[in-house]
Order: sequence, then structure tokens, then C-alpha cells
Amino acid sequence: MSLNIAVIGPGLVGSAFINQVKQFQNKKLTLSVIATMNSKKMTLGSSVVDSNIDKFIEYCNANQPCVIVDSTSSESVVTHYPKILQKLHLVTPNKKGFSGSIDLFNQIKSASLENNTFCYHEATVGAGLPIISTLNDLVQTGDEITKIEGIFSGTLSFIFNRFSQIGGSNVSFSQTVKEAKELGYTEPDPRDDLNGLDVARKVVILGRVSGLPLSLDTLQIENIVPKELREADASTFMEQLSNYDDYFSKLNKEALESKSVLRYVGCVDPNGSSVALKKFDASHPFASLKGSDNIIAFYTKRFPNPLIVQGAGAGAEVTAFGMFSDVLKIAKSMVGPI
Ligand SMILES: NC(=O)C1=CN([C@@H]2O[C@H](COP(=O)(O)OP(=O)(O)OC[C@H]3O[C@@H](n4cnc5c(N)ncnc54)[C@H](OP(=O)(O)O)[C@@H]3O)[C@@H](O)[C@H]2O)C=CC1
Ligand SMILES: N[C@@H](CC=O)C(=O)O
Ligand code: NA
Repeated sequence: MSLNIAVIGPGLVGSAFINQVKQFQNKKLTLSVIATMNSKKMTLGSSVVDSNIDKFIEYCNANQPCVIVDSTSSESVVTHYPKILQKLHLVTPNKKGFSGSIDLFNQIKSASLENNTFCYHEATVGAGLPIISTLNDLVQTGDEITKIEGIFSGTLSFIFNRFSQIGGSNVSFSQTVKEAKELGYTEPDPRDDLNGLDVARKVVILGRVSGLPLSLDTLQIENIVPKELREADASTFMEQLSNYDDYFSKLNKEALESKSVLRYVGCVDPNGSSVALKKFDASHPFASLKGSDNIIAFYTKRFPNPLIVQGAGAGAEVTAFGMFSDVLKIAKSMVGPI
């Protein structure tokens, strides 16, 4: 059996995904990347033309079975999901469609259910870590979620694991942000991580998957981008962030004096969800996290001692893995075990 794949946004993550797919070999299943599209050009088979998402979808509809992989962070591409899901499957690491308007979220769910097309978005939370699939399994088997708490940002995990550690660190805050960007952990503009919005989107997604009608408008979100740099262009922001190193060093010093470290955490809680920079005692599991690891604790009726998932939560390869494993789930539903 052959499954076609069409990639919107062959950027950092999208290219890693395409490379992983190209290496796939299996006797029962062939995967072919038949089309790609960025904001300017699209390749449909062997022809290269100006980008037009309606034509891209038409081409995919004519080349079934097909999965569209949206690897952009575009607000406009996600508005096409209900249309895509009329005839095609969808896999995406793009958080916008599931954390923006609740109407769009519901339309996406309905389009998938009514047309029997799959819509998988594992990589929207914790990159390739099995977070969405675990949550869906818990909910669909009848467990009750009481709280989900964790470090959901690979970028903020990396930054605070490096910058705020017991025993001290000799790296500045701005330097850790630069490193996180160079390592491919950040959003295209790192302020989308530092302002808490990326974590907030993940909290909203987990809330909605667990049945809570969370929204970005009502969630409490702590923005740690210095006020003066919030409107600056992206390169000015990166250049001037070092002017605020002393501010972050002072916050860190205060935490270390009370034998605590700083960690940026998200919490899904029916009694009040939040996204904030908090102090954690050196003995807390969040305090000993390494690299860009995420740690997510699911507290449920069945798991009063939380079910914990931990591991690399950002980076092109692990994100592409999450997308690829979603594509393989779709393929296996068609071809059986592989
Ligand atoms: N980096 C990570 O660790 C993780 C990333 N993600 C998510 O993965 C997604 C991709 O991230 P990343 O690869 O780093 O981003 P990049 O900026 O590297 O790539 C984005 C791609 O999308 C294309 N694009 C943007 N807008 C449009 C549009 N309207 N139509 C068609 N193509 C468009 C860009 O093309 P052009 O060059 O023409 O603009 C580019 O090819 C994001 O949603 C991100 O949140 C999720 C989990 C982890
Ligand atoms: N910028 C995000 C990427 C994954 O969603 C992060 O740092 O976690
Ligand atoms: Na995930």
C-alpha cells in the first residue's frame, strides 16, 4: 500500500520530517512526499508554481490516500483544516488551530469525526513525547483528570535549567536565550516562548483535550519579556536582551538564597489553570531537569500519584518523530500491522 504525504512548511521541523520519511523502508507500506509548499512557492509533483492553498488541497484530493502535514506556525493555514479534513488526513505540530478560537477547534473535531479522517497533533505538546496520545487514552478509557502540571517549553526548560541551578551558573540569561535559538528549540521569534504564549497554547490544548473549555483570553499568563522589548523587531530584541541580564540575575539570586530554583510551569486545573515563573525547592523533580527536557505530570482518579512523562520536548528531530509516528498511526489504520 502507498500513502501520499504533502508538507506545508518545509522549514526546520518540516525538513527534518521529510528526511525521516525518506529513510523509511517497509515491505507493506510505501510513503511518498508528493507535494510541498512554503509561503511563496509550491511543488506539486514535478511542477513548481506560486503558492495557493486551495490548489494544494485540490492536488492532494486528486492523489488519495493522502495526509497533509502542516509544519508551519501559520494562523491562516489552520483556518483550512476543516476543509482539508473533508477528504484528507492531517498531522501537525502547529498549535494555532487547537489553541485559538474554540469555534475553530470544534469545527476541526467535527470535520474529522463526520468525514472519518484523522487529525493528529501529538507534536503540539512536548514535541515527540507521548502527551496527547496519553491524555486521549486516559480520557477515552474513562479516567478523570484532576490536574496536569509540567514544564512544557523546551526553550524555557533549557534556559532555566542552565541559568538557575543550585551551586550557581556562569552563564547570563541573554546568552541562554541565544543558545536556545541556535539549537532550534525556540519559536521563530523567541519572544513567543518568553512571553508564555507557547506554554499557554499547550495548556489550552491539554485543557480542551481533557474536556475543559480553556481559552488564551482567560488564562493567567506571566510574560517575562522585558516591557521595553515587547514591540521591538526580532533582531533588536536579541541585541538588547543583555541589558536586562542584571534583572534576571537578581531574581535568580533571590531563589537560590532560599535553596530554590526558577522554573517556568504550566498547570491545567479545573479550579484555575495558569502559566507562570515559579520557585521550586532543590528536592523537587522540576529542579533536577536537564537540557531542553519537558516533564509532564498527569494527576487522575486512577493515578493520584502522577503518571509522569519526561524527555526532550523541543528540537527538529524529536518533533519530526512525533509527526512521523502520527503519520504511521494513520497508515497502520489502513494497512494493518507493519
Ligand atoms: N522547533 C521545535 O522544537 C518545535 C516546533 N513546533 C512547531 O513546529 C512548527 C514549525 O516550526 P519550525 O520548523 O521551527 O518553523 P520554521 O520557521 O523553520 O518553518 C516554518 C515553515 O512554514 C512556512 N510557512 C510559513 N507561513 C506559511 C504559509 N502561510 N503558507 C505556507 N508555508 C508557510 C515557512 O515558509 P517561508 O520560509 O516561505 O516563510 C517555513 O517553510 C511550528 O508550528 C512550531 O510551533 C512544535 C514542537 C517543537
Ligand atoms: N518553542 C517550543 C517548541 C515546541 O513546541 C518549545 O520551546 O517548547
Ligand atoms: Na507530544
